[in-house]
Amino acid sequence: GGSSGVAQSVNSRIIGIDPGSGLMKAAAQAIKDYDLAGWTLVEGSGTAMTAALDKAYRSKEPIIVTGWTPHWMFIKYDLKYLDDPRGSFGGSEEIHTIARKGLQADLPSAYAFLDRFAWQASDMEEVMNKIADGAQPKDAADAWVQEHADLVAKWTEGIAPAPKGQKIKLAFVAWDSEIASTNVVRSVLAKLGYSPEMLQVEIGPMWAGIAGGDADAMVAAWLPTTSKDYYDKYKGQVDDLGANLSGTKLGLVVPSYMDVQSIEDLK
Ligand SMILES: C[SH](C)CC(=O)O
Repeated sequence: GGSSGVAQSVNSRIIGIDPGSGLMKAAAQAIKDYDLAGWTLVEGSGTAMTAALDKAYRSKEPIIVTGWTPHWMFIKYDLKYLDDPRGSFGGSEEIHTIARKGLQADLPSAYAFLDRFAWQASDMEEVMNKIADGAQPKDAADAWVQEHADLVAKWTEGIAPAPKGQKIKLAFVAWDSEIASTNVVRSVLAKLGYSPEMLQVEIGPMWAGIAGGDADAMVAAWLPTTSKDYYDKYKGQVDDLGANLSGTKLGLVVPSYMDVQSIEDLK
């Protein structure tokens, strides 16, 4: 049937991202839930996934990737999520801000801002699109902060400036969404007078780094489901400051030119 055609057209491969991510765990679960025998979930990174997508899209080749919202790829390409009737990818979630224990006492101004930091998916997409259009992440974030002075003022009004040159370490995983959000947080912390450092790590070391106090904060906790394993492991050792964004989505994503609608069709 048509589904075997789809499987053959992509060599029964799904192009994934970094292996520890919750998205990859959900994709592996989908392969089980939909009995996708003989399918391979290709491990890599967010960057490798978008490079493979770009290559296939330019030549209108079939491809299936693990995808998420917010993401610039939905602006750049005409894509669609495959329906997930068995719910392997869960529902819409939030991205939480997680700080190390003691941050409020040590860096009260940074903590106060981090506790207030919250924005819309459309805001994050604006930054992601600037980066996708070639801007350096730091410059894209600085420009967005300049363009959204009113929102930034809400995040920072009444907060005392940082002690001169006070360092603060932000951990993040190089997902396009978190490259955008972490750079915006860095930009605002710099406006408050901090000397922010960004530590790019894999998801495990990101959580361990906050729990161990090696990093001060991160804005990359997709909850309640996607980062559940890490949250459950470290929740007693970190400070969950709540959601900074809501309305996410995870799933399998294909170019609209592919004649497939549901994960059910892949068998
Ligand atoms: C790449 S984002 C969906 C977060 C994650 O998968 O853990």
